[in-house]
Amino acid sequence: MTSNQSTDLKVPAPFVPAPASPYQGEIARYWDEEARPVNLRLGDVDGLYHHHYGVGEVDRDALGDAGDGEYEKRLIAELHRLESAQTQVLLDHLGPVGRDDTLVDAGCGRGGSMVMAHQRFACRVEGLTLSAKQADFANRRARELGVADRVRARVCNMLDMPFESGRAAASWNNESSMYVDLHDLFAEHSRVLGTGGRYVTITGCWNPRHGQPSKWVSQINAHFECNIHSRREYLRAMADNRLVPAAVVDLTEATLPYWELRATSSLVTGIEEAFINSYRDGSFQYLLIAADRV
Ligand SMILES: C[S@@+](CC[C@H](N)C(=O)[O-])C[C@H]1O[C@@H](n2cnc3c(N)ncnc32)[C@H](O)[C@@H]1O
Ligand SMILES: CC(C)=CCC/C(C)=C/COP(=O)(O)OP(=O)(O)O
Ligand SMILES: [Mg+2]
Repeated sequence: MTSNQSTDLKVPAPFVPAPASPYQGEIARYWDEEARPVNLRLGDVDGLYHHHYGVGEVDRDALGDAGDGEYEKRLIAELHRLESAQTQVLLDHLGPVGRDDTLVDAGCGRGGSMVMAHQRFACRVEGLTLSAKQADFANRRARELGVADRVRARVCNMLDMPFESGRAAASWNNESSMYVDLHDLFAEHSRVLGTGGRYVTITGCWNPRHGQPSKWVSQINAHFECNIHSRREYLRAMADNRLVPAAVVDLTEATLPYWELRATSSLVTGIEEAFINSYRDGSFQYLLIAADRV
């Protein structure tokens, strides 16, 4: 036996299921290859890595008026604080969660929200992502933090979750619902949530009052290879799947300061203008929807 063969036997490759569709394969590749400094540098601030945007007022005092290097460092910390504040708003809407409960983060990215949920509720958190790189990253962070027995990410399609019916006390999509058909998504959340379970999403959606997706929304879709739904589609698909909205919060005004600050940073990616213009012209909205599984 050659040394290569013996290594192969000792370290079996982790099981990665085949993508359920060619599109899901493309999304898995997209997130496997993603390494934008705006996400890594912000995550490095405290070890919580997010792939979502921020809410709340900018703390101008925290930014100060120091010279270039110091100002940029503070700006990055401030953007990260606003992104973590976004997660806290989502967690605020999960309702009471006990330490024996299991929460599901559908489309968990690098796992920042999962760790925050565990830190807040001491509960078990199960995350699902299409990207093996993201799942490895999230599990490594969980190990480093000593919470790997309670926080776990898996490579899995959120339209076919590896949980028995009624297993989850609550579940969420944090900026991950624009990659799937909403009827399929909410049918699956409805299945894994028991009656009385809570579902929360924070998402960008196009405003039906605009008529059709604006050019800015089309630009965001092309940039991320996603398919932004309308607000009406969310509410219809929930109603069709036993998810009754308990709160609909328009976070558009609250996210604009994040975008305006980000547009001045050295970490711009080129998509800032599309978000700012579409939020300002009303064609796009940043929405939180919390729903009861009835
Ligand atoms: C923009 S990131 C959001 C990550 C995370 N929710 C956060 O807030 O940091 C989108 C995530 O959705 C995941 N995703 C997209 N389609 C998915 C699917 N069908 N099943 C599981 N995850 C999916 C991607 O793998 C990626 O992790
Ligand atoms: C609100 C909408 C429409 C979201 C689309 C999904 C998405 C790509 C979110 C942010 O990811 P990211 O943090 O990796 O993006 P960026 O690199 O721009 O920070
Ligand atoms: Mg980001």
